[in-house]
Amino acid sequence: KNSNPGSITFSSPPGLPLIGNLHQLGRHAHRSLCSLSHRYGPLMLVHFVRIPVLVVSSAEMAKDVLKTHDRVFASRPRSKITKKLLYGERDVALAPYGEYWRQMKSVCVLSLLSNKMVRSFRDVRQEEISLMMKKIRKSSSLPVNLSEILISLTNDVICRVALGRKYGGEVNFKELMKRLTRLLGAFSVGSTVPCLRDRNDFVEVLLAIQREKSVGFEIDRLSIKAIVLDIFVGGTDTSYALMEWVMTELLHDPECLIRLQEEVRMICKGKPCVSEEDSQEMKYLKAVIKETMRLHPPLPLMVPHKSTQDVKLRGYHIPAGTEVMINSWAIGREAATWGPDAEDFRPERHLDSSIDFRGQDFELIPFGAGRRVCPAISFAVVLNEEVVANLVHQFDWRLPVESTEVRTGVVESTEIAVHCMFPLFAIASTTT
Ligand code: HEM
Repeated sequence: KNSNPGSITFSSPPGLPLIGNLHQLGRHAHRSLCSLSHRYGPLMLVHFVRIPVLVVSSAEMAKDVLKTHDRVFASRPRSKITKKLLYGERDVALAPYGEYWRQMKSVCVLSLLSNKMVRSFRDVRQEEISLMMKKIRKSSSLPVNLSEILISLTNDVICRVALGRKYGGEVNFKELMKRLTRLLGAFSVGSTVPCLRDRNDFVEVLLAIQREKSVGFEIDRLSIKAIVLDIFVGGTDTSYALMEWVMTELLHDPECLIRLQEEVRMICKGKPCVSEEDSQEMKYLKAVIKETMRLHPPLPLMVPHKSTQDVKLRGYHIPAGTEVMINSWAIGREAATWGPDAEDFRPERHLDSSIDFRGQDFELIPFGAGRRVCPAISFAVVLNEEVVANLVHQFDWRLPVESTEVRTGVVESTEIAVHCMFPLFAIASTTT
């Protein structure tokens, strides 16, 4: 029953008592919600158990939520689990909208993930990429587990950038947090220990902000831990998933792979490695990465938003406290925007298009948009570009025979950050 006269009643898929629409989700929630939206519209209300969730599935509606009413929808749903895991929501990604979140986000944007910081990690990226190349070279034309190699590269880069050193692929989060606690403890002697004083990683920057009170508010150690945890949780899986999808699509599309190799090799003109400056010139590389993010956004349903006051959206009454899921996967495949070949991998479509993924164009929002947009777009994109460019520059790639027959690699996993269901094995041969 519509309790708000003058407003339209939502069309909702019929649910079951108690569980609501949960049973309609299937293994890939973004796909099921996309199919439901074809029937019930791009602004659809579903119920998960008893929680009403507004599902947004078109670029137009996403613009209404993330731009026109950005402030109203800028909070996050709360849960006991995240409260416990994130030191009482003292991180950035899941903190409710308000002064604390605003301050922490500005630390991320201005101090940790600024373009200057991204540039300062150039040596870390280059060293880790060249280690990865050595590993691949050792495979001497046998299939390599590229997924494993990309996971360990991403872990090592994020560890070095966040904590100042790497701890090897096998360390789990609990162990990392223990080490972070020890690292924070070590700071009291940091001013007398040169190796700590010279560090330029996130923990060091956060400790300097704490010490110098340079941002006009106090950051305590729990906040530092919560932010670093965000960076590991939000940064590792997403970045590696994107690299894995890029290589999966390229390996299944040899023509694109060759076109990319031609571009990379022409711009590098015989140099052994691709640098950040080189990759800036690579238009086709950028189109390949954009196309991969369109078809495989690593967080297809982004991070849930929540409204903080009543609002009217296209005639619908949305009460304060409504949870919102934005299906960027569905938006990236809308035929109205992308045409009848929206499901196909075709990087060329971006060469003459101004649509970008930085949050201004709602047709492509793998990083979100508005106040809650991902603060690490440059960080993630620079790393991805350099890794992919080096992989195709230094090696020729092909799939082992058995995986060319069945497109096993193009099946999605069921985790929150969606990567390939099966590890990507590929054969690398050196070009020289
Ligand atoms: C390809 C890689 C990445 C993708 C696709 C991605 C995507 C996203 C998305 C969709 C959101 C939610 C936006 C919203 O709610 O509207 C987000 C938020 C966030 N991301 Fe990323 N991300 C990536 C890499 C990273 C990295 C490397 C870091 C850290 C170093 C990071 C840190 C964060 C943080 C802290 C937030 C929370 C922002 C807030 O709530 O205000 N992300 N990201």
